[in-house]
Amino acid sequence: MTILAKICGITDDVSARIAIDDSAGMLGFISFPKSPRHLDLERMAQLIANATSYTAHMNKKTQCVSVVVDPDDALLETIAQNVRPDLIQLHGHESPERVRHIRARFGIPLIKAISVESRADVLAAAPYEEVVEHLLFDAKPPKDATLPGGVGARFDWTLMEGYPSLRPWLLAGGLNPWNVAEAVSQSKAKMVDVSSGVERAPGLKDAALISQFLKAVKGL
Ligand SMILES: O=C(O)c1ccccc1N[C@@H]1O[C@H](COP(=O)(O)O)[C@@H](O)[C@H]1O
Repeated sequence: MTILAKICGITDDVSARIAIDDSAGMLGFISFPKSPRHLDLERMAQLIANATSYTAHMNKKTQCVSVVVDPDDALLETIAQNVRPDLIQLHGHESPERVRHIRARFGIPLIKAISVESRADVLAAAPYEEVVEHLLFDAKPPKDATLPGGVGARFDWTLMEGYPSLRPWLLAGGLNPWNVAEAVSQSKAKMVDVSSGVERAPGLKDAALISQFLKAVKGL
C-alpha cells in the first residue's frame, strides 16, 4: 500500500530537499506567529519557490502546503498572490461556511484540520467533506497549549476505524518514525503528517529523523 507522508513545519531549504529526495508527498510551511516554526510570508514564498523548482528538477511529485490558523481574507489574498502554494491547510476553528467561502474566493485546494478527542469529533468532520481536498485529523491540543498543533499530542487512532470518508484523509498528532507503522495499522490512514516527531528541538528539523520517518512510511 502506498502511504503519502507530509512533513510539516519546514523552515529551511536543506530539510525541504531531504524530504523531497525521500519522496515526501507534501511539505507544510507554517504562518502562525506563536509557533517556533512560524515563517513570514516572504520567507514562506521563497522556501516554497525553492522546493517547487527542486521537486521539478528531481522529477518528484511533492506538493507545498501553507498552514494558517483562522486566517482573514487579506492574509489569504497575499498567500494566493505571492506565496502560491499547491494547497492551504486551515488549522483553526474555521466553520464549514468559512471554508466554503475560502475555496470559492481563492480557488486553492484546501486541507481542513479537525481536532479529535472522541469519535463524535471525527464524525463532526462530515460537513467539510465536500469543500476540501483532504481532511486532517489531529489530536485536540492540551488545554494549556499555545499552539493548535505541532505539540506532539496524539489521540486514540482506533477512533478513525471505518471513518466513511469521500476522500483520502491525513492522520496527524504525535507521529514519529517509531510509531507511524502502528498508527497506520490502527487508523487505516492512507496519508500521515508529522512535525515535532522529526525535530531535535521545537522548530529545528532533524535530517536523519525526516529520512527515517519517510523510510518507515515507504516500508508499509
Ligand atoms: O507545528 C506548528 O507549530 C503548528 C502551528 C499552528 C498550526 C498547526 C501546527 N502544526 C500542525 O500540527 C500537526 C501535528 O503536529 P505534531 O506532529 O504532533 O507535532 C501537523 O499537522 C502540523 O501541521
